[in-house]
Amino acid sequence: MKAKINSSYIEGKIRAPPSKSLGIRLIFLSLLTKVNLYASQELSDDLLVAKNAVNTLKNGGNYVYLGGSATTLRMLIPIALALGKKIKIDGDETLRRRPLNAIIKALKSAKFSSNSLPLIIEGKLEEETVIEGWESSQYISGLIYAYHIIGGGKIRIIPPISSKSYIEMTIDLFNRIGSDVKFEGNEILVNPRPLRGYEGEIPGDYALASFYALASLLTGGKIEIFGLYDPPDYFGDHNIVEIFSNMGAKSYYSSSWIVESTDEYSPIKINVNDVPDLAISIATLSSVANGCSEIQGIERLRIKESDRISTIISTLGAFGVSAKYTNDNITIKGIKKEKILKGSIICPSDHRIAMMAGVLSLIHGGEVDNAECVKKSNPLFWQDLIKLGGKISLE
Ligand SMILES: O=C(O)C1=C[C@@H](OP(=O)(O)O)[C@@H](O)[C@H](O)C1
Ligand SMILES: C=C(OP(=O)(O)O)C(=O)O
Repeated sequence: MKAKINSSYIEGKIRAPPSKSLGIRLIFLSLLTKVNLYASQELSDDLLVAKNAVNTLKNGGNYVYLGGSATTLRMLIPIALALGKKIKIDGDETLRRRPLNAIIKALKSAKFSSNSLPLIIEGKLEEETVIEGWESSQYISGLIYAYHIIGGGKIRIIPPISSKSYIEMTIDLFNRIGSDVKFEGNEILVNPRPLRGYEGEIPGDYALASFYALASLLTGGKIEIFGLYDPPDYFGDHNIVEIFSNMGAKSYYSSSWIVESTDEYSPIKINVNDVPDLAISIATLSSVANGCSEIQGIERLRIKESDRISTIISTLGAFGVSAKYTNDNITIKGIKKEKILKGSIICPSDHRIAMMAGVLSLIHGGEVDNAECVKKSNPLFWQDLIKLGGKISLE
């Protein structure tokens, strides 16, 4: 599918897409306590594969297909071992490229038939796991679940720790429903307690909602995004509200996220190691900032759905914005909105890159081929933009 986009003005009120990260966590939580999720909209591909994976575990199946969801894959590995399952796992070609080295090295009593998908896992989980923290936090979230399944355990993380906010998200979820998980220094202690259940909607996703915010910021508009969770106190995706405000936008949270464009945005210098999914959103606003922005801590963006160091730079380039990579940083030279070009990209099977090109195209037009790849996290992305005033045709 190709999205053909004309210059638009984005304004209105919209529900945030359900959180990819919280949704997957809540689905896995149903292995441990009663979970009843209400779906206000069509589920994304990643939530669907997580649901299928959990159903397979519950029904005693021995094969799961995970599409492109690395969060589901990397959480599932320790969880399946904790449940004593031997299971074959596969995924699409983006997931087959995602590394699994740190977990293979860490799980000494498990057998992996290969070091990437497709693979068969079997074995058991020891009471303490020592794992390198650089490659992905998703293993550590999975281990926290796994230790709830086997009655407790300890995780020792060898620093540096990447994507720390997502470890905090997992711990916060368990502690809110009654468990006792402590994160001290580089160690996590899981001391399971009886868990309360969860009933309700999947809360909204700040990182995905940020593309609606960007759509209004880039087109002189104003928007209200509802359905988000109240910002917790760790540094996480919800801090995008403050980051956009620091860049000069009107942006604040008060039961919903209120965003209003201003005449000029300031450049930013920020390290995204704790919140890697925000890199693309920050890069997008940096393209029209009044000066050079520097996004640091980005080396691991190479091992996402696409090599995001190169896809961020090439997508900005397609709209006339120059950016370069040096030594764990991307530097983006902002230009005036009037100078943004009509751009065109073929999306490299990366939902966030499609969304980035989609909102940049709202300025002076553009085209996104392979536009359906937004389904990974937000199947309503294009329809929502149209509802908000986007002049978009899907062919
Ligand atoms: O735990 C999670 O929900 C996630 C963790 C992050 O991955 P890494 O820990 O691999 O950086 C993030 O990029 C991903 O989109 C979601
Ligand atoms: C990296 C991402 O997802 P995952 O690792 O879950 O595939 C993402 O959504 O940007």
